[in-house]
Amino acid sequence: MQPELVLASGSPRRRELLRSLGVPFSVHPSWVAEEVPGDPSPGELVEILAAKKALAVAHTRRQAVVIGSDTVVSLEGKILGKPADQEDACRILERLQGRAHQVYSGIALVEMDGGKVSRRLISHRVTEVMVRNMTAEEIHWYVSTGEPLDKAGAYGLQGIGSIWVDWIDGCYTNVVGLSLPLLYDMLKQMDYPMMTKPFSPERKV
Ligand SMILES: Cc1cn([C@H]2C[C@H](O)[C@@H](COP(=O)(O)OP(=O)(O)OP(=O)(O)O)O2)c(=O)[nH]c1=O
Repeated sequence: MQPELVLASGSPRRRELLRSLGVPFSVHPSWVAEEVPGDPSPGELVEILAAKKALAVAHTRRQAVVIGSDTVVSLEGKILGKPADQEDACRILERLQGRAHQVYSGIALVEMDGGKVSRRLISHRVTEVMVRNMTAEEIHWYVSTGEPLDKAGAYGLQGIGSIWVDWIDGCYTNVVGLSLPLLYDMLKQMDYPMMTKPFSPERKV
């Protein structure tokens, strides 16, 4: 029997993305501090945080494969996470508009066997995103919808934010927080082939 698949995330976007694959899984948010010492690159940062989240939940399991993930935006070398408040969201959008930025999402898989970490896989993908020019009125209205407040880069490509995304270069689901092609490859590498699982898109988690 294959071990339980656990999503170590409180993100409703990640839950929806994983649910769309139809594999059974449970959800256990990790609540780790999203802080990393030193000056990591965006790729290093999302991998470290994804691993931290996955490991925190993995240690509560005896037999499982745990998925951790983290997303940040990088604009001209500067890392932007989730906005602190509405003003911060406006500031971030003012900086993003009219230019391209990169979205980094890391994935960590931690396999637990008999209460011990038996395998670990960590990787990330980068997607380039072009945000169109926004007027001050548009930025304020968009922030007032609340959508930007819990999202890296203060926008949601899958939501109202799509109005201002001109183009993307790379994986769409990577921008929304969990690259499904990458996850698929990593699960395969961990001998967790999804095609042997019953397909159950209606399954409640
Ligand atoms: C750029 C972008 C980010 N996001 C979201 C994905 C993530 O939920 C969030 C980045 O924050 P994260 O810290 O990666 O994740 P989280 O705090 O929401 O959830 P958890 O740590 O429990 O897994 O931004 C979108 O939903 N759409 C987008 O277009």
